[in-house]
Amino acid sequence: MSYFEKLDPEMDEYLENHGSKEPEILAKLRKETYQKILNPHMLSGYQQGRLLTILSKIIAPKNILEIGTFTGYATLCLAEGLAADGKIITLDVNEDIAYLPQKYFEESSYSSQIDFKIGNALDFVRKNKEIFDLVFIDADKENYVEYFNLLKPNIKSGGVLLFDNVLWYGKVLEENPDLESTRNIKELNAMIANDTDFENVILPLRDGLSIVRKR
Ligand SMILES: C[S@@+](CC[C@H](N)C(=O)[O-])C[C@H]1O[C@@H](n2cnc3c(N)ncnc32)[C@H](O)[C@@H]1O
Repeated sequence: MSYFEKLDPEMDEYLENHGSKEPEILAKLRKETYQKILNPHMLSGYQQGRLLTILSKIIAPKNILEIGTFTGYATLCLAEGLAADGKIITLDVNEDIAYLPQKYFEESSYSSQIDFKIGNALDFVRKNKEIFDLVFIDADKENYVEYFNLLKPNIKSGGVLLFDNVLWYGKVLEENPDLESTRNIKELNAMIANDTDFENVILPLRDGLSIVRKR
């Protein structure tokens, strides 16, 4: 859900009408997600999706990693920017809904470039030796710090990490948070801001998107 969708639906509509059109396949996928899947708002949606596409097109990555496929909306947005010989690995632990992204990946023009793996992303990242030029992390918030620490050496210089939900619905302002997820996101945000190997900015888009570039 976009920030303005709740705050000012009219402005939200204006934003959607004055940005590039969402490809038809994504509109279809968004609709089917809202019809059939629990917690459909987890999907990136129009604004964040178009931002992911533009960033991906600027970077023109050869190797993308996405942690948290859900129904594949962001995967297809990121895939739009892939280099001709590029690929995207996308991981999700939930096999019950895997049929849906699978169907849309096959229908898309990126089917041969998408490697959809079912399983725990932490296990994958712990064993991974590949170098990525773009990583989108949008899954278990309790493990964001571990994802960052594990992936740091596997990001190309000039490569970009994107962390979603880094404002955690405002909970990052709590001084002594009860939730482990809040504590982890707060630790991550502080770590990134103080890490001289990276530069970053947090966009207040939806629930906060941290754009983190390796120097
Ligand atoms: C917010 S949704 C992802 C939304 C998607 N990136 C998009 O923009 O449309 C989070 C997903 O992360 C998955 N997930 C949570 N913990 C995970 C883990 N440890 N490994 C892999 N996937 C995980 C959940 O099953 C869920 O589908």
